[in-house]
Amino acid sequence: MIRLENVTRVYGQGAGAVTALKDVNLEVAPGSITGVIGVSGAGKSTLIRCVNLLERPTRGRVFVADQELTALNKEALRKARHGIGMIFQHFNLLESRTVRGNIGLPLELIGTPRRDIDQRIDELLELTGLAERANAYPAALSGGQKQRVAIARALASNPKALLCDEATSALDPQTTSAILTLLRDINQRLGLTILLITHEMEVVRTICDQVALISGGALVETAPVGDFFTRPATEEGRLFLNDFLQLAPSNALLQRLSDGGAGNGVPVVRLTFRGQSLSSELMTHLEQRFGLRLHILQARVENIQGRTLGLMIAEFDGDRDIIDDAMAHLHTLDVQTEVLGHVQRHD
Ligand SMILES: Nc1ncnc2c1ncn2[C@@H]1O[C@H](COP(=O)(O)OP(=O)(O)OP(=O)(O)O)[C@@H](O)[C@H]1O
Repeated sequence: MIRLENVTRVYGQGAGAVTALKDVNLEVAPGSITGVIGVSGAGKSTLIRCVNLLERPTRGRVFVADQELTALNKEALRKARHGIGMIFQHFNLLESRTVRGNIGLPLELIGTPRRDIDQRIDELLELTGLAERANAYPAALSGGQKQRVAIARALASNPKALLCDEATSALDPQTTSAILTLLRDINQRLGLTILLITHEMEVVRTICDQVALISGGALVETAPVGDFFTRPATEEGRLFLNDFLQLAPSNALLQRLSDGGAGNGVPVVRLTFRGQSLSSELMTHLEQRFGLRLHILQARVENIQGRTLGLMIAEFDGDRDIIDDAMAHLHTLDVQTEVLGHVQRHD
């Protein structure tokens, strides 16, 4: 439904030029929700604005619903944009218009007959749960209600795709959750394809089917959400995930790691495992089979879209051969291991 081919966007020229997007290839399947995630300045806004050509790529091609937008003239592009809705972090409503007036605006601009506009507004008020606020002005609405109006307005011309630019970043967690539920609902009911950008992994985890990680303008990893959260393919992906899951070593552990235990030290290992292999079973197994002494330092279990993800940091205390054998065995069980460093052996 949405396809970016080798999209590059450079701002400015000469020595001051900034390459905000580098050769980005991205495909969003019809009816799916894709989340583009990345740190501030990674290029997320530029990417999403390139989809409807609010930002024109310096190089590369953009397709939406099998139409190459980058090949269209001004008039054809204006028409094509009716098929692409967009919502923003700060809602961008007209303060001088009521909820009804805001929702109907895109249809007025394309000359839709008044009766059809009113009927469409009624449908959208119903869909977004705003019927009782129809005649209110934006100033009287909460943030969540304003975003609902923006969603209704974006859907007015029956778009096939919806672009969401940090749509929940200005909202509190409870309102965020309600707006994400609404987006998932319209995705399913209308078969709407959604591309969103966010710096919040929770948003991706809650509603996305696919995640695309952008770093320094390049798309470094694209994967189904369940795969990304349980097995990121890149170092950037792992760092992002560790930040989110907060299974970074605690400060106390970092101090012990920096004091080190080289020579006589015990490895500290971060384990990531999927499925039903719960931490206690895994530990018992390693202790019984290899005679390894394990000290669990940090652990948690997460449920990501119905899949279990276990994370643990543990000291592996035993002879080097035993540790190597245990690590090899863990890999056969599809448990990822990462040696974070060494600490002094317990006496
Ligand atoms: N109009 C512009 N002129 C010059 N440089 C720009 C412009 N817009 C963005 N940039 C630069 O391009 C890079 C990518 O910016 P972009 O806003 O796309 O990132 P982002 O991931 O959306 O960041 P944030 O989450 O902070 O909005 C940054 O280095 C930014 O400074």
